[in-house]
Amino acid sequence: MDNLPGIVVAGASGRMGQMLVRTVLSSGKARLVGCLERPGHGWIGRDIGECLGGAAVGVLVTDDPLAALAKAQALLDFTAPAATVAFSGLCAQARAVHVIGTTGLEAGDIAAINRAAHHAVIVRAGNMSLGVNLLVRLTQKVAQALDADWDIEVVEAHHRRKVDAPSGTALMLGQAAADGRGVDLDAVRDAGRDGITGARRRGDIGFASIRGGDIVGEHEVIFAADGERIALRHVATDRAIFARGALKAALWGQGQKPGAYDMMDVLGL
Ligand SMILES: NC(=O)C1=CN([C@@H]2O[C@H](COP(=O)(O)OP(=O)(O)OC[C@H]3O[C@@H](n4cnc5c(N)ncnc54)[C@H](O)[C@@H]3O)[C@@H](O)[C@H]2O)C=CC1
Ligand SMILES: O=C(O)C1=N[C@H](C(=O)O)C[C@H](O)C1
Repeated sequence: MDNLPGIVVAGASGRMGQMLVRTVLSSGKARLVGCLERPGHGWIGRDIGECLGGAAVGVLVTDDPLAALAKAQALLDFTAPAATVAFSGLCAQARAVHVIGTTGLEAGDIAAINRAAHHAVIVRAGNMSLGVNLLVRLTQKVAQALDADWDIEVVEAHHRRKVDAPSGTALMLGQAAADGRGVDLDAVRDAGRDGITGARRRGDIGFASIRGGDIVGEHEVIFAADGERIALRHVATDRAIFARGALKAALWGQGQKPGAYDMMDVLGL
């Protein structure tokens, strides 16, 4: 047991954080050695097992990332952009694999993370599930086969507490469609239609976001032409799929060379 990789979970009280803690504890493939929360959080100093309503597991929640990472081989990080950028530098210092699920990252954040990847293995993906990563590949293939007579729209739905839009997954799907078509996504991206928008521009890739209730995550890529329509769809019903993917990435990252990787690398897709 002692030679299993030691894992720290950041944002341990969050929707994903709690799922990650449970996944690591029950995996038999890794040890939970640390849990991080933001300074001032009510769980700091408490045992994570008790915070989750069970027995103590001997891991106290802390707001000191460097101390937690000192005894870890990987950090699972589904938090917020500013925290994730800071953690990437600390993982580089600690030589820990940094698995990033956080979405809503801006270009500057990604540049900072990629700099940290010169010194650490960083696996980053807007969606860590096998199903979505397969859908990304299918989207690229379908987009490659069809010309711009086929309008591409990406529709996503999430719970009412999600703070970023379009979702990280929707952007992965849009990027795959743009790659398949051989175009620059930034030049054809059309998100947030409202009011007199004018007719749809040929070749645009559209995005639409639904927010409500406790929806875990639903994504559809629609290819719409005159007289016919293709729809590729993924529905997540359990956050465990993301947590399993994140743990797989942390284990895969052990022994890899420093660099920026994604779930396609981990899953071999
Ligand atoms: N890539 C993927 O497969 C998935 C990505 N996500 C993304 O993960 C992120 C988190 O999602 P949720 O768990 O739903 O959000 P959440 O709001 O429930 O959890 C975020 C947690 O991070 C903590 N946090 C913020 N700053 C921190 C800091 N400096 N140090 C330590 N902890 C800090 C918060 O206190 C909170 O507990 C979002 O960006 C979401 O889009 C969510 C599900 C799957
Ligand atoms: O915030 C979420 O919940 C999710 N976020 C990711 C995204 O932005 O695509 C992945 C998943 O859909 C759940």
